[in-house]
Amino acid sequence: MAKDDLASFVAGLPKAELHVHHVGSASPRIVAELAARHEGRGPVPADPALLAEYFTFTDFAHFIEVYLSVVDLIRDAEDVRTLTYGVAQDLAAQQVRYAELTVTPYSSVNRGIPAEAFCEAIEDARREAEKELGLVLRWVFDIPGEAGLQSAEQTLRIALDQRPDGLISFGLGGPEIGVPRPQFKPYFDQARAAGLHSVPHAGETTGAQTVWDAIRELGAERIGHGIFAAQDPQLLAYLAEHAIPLEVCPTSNLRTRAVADLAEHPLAAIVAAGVPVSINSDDPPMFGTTLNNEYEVAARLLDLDTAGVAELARQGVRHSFATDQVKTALLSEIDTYTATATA
Ligand SMILES: O=c1[nH]cnc2c1ncn2[C@@H]1O[C@H](CO)[C@@H](O)[C@H]1O
Repeated sequence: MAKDDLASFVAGLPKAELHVHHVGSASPRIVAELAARHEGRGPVPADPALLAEYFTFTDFAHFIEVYLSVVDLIRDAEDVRTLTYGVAQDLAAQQVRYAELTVTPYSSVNRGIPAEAFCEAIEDARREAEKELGLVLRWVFDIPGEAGLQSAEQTLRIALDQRPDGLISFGLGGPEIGVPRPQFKPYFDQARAAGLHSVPHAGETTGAQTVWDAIRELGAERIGHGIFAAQDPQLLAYLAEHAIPLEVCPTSNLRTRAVADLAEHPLAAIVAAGVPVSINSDDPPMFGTTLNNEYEVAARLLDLDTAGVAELARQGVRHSFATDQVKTALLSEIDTYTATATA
């Protein structure tokens, strides 16, 4: 399919996004606004051109360091609300109707924003996004793995004590190297017992073992990234048999150097093994991408026509934790759009 035709088809296609980070989605406009608000707060440049250069990473550890420097710009509840509603606007502009946004409350509470004020701010933006933008936002609260077990404890506390209406899942982000998944089992057990879905990152920068651990120790219902499952045919077969979706973010893996080149990305092998996938943007402005671009990248990697691209969008809906009502409505919208766009 011609590049322009693909781009315009994707741009209008209703979508669900399941793996996208709150701070990681701060656009250059929002970062500039926060950097200006908190003049002199760290190394993040306010100038968009300089910011593009600043968002160039030598490896995954460097990416986390840059990520945390943007977290430092979020100093109060108003910053949280500005960020969250700005992210909602960027999602809605790409015809995203439903998104599960990964939020790391520990990192902001640990910088002095009270948990209650943090949750009120994201909930305020969530309600306004649904009313004004027709976007259904839900929260994943994730543990920043690099901050260890005390951050797991605090993330669980905030999740259970505050329990914002939009909260549906519990995750684990940050580096995998030196941060084994099994240690977080007690926290995932409690989160799941409280009715939260388990969606840890694994197999993003380390091998198949972290994916096995996420499944067996953390009860993962979906895996963040999980691309190194491709190294273990038995694991691929297990994921396919038990229908455990991988939340794949192709450009993220390239920009963090998890893969050296998109041509080497294991997405096609994962799909060929029958493993369910969703296509996601992860930290779009930091990786110089958008969700729409990720659909175009996936279409090229999987050699898809419009019907195939529409099916990617349907998979994102099916693998979400949205209500049946939201799923039915969104699947019907995708069908209607696809029928008219390809007529
Ligand atoms: O691609 C990613 N992999 C792992 N963590 C990520 C990624 N993108 C953003 N984060 C965020 O980095 C934070 C570090 O404190 C984690 O909490 C996670 O939300």
